[in-house]
Amino acid sequence: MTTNKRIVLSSDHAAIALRQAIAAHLAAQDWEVVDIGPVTAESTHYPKHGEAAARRVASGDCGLGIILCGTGQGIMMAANKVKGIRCGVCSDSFSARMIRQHNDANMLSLGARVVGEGLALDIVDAFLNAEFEGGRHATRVDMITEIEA
Ligand SMILES: O=C(CO)[C@H](O)[C@H](O)COP(=O)(O)O
Repeated sequence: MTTNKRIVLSSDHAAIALRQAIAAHLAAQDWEVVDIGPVTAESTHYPKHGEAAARRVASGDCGLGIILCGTGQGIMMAANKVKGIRCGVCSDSFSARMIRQHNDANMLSLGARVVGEGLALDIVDAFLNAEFEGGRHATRVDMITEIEA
């Protein structure tokens, strides 16, 4: 479990409402939410929002991050270009738990045009309440990190 309870949120225009619902959900728990926007539904470009959130996590400013776009796919691709980021798109709670337990994911991506709010909040909770198991999984995560070197 991360000891850094600051979590960064970002999205593109397709996911403003869901991102804000997630922010409220996390604020009601013991997370310090760093919501870096955008705040309006004006059309924007997901790569810059994915990168901005990923840099907050990669720098250690935030322990974890949640990013969203229409499908969750494009913003995930952008975030994963930042060194040190392991981000997965999840549309189910099992996968959200497993990307923490097995892959030590430090970011979660969601598709606001894919999942409804209730499922999205359940996915978020599954992600945040899971812990990396280490062991054989650490060997494999280290192999991912070596690809970056
Ligand atoms: O899901 C996305 C990227 O993976 C974007 O949210 C989506 O492509 C935006 O589309 P549009 O500009 O038509 O709203």
